[in-house]
Amino acid sequence: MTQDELKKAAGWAALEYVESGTIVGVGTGSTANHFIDALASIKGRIEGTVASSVASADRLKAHGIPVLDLNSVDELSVYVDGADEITRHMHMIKGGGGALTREKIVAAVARKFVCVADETKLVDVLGAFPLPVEVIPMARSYVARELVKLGGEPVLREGFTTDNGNVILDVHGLRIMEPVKLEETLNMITGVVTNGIFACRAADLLLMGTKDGVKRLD
Ligand SMILES: O=C(CO)[C@H](O)[C@H](O)COP(=O)(O)O
Repeated sequence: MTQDELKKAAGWAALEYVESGTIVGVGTGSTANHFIDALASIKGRIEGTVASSVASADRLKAHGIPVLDLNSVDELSVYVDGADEITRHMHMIKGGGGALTREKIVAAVARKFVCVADETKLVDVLGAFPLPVEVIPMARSYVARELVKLGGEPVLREGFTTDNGNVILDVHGLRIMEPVKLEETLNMITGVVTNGIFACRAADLLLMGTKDGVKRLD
């Protein structure tokens, strides 16, 4: 099976966690796109969705699935999204697609976070994947210097602007032994909007596409 087939299997498996008559939080990326395609097959059973990016909102709308403003929603039954890396503790690095801030916001409102990923995303220690940090543009150089002090090697994601109008610094060279602590530390740097460590609000379960079928870890 190809990596995309494993992503597709995980994305479709998440349908099991969609409760009828509720509003569903939807992530961003190629695995989340498979979930969106799966959601289209039961769109009459849900009240609507909240999207974590313009790209996902566009895909949902193209399927005729209602997309709601998060401010008009009290609670999401579930949030389904991919990850760039995930550990057995359900800590993740996200933001490879640059949607980390909205992903973190939508995830915060959801009762359950279902991560969908292929088996290559499961790691023992986070950090081989460069950690995305969303930064207010005028703070870019200052934040980069602070990240160097913490042992990282920040690289500006060239030619990319987030849906919020900000830039991304991808931080190489980190070996993240204490994800909760580093997530909090990075968010304290003035000018950082948020960072791609999802540990304070980890996933509740992982649906992992493997060559032997979709495995559930929680
Ligand atoms: O965090 C994300 C986007 O900001 C994605 O979930 C992450 O990059 C994984 O993407 P894919 O499913 O395409 O491998």
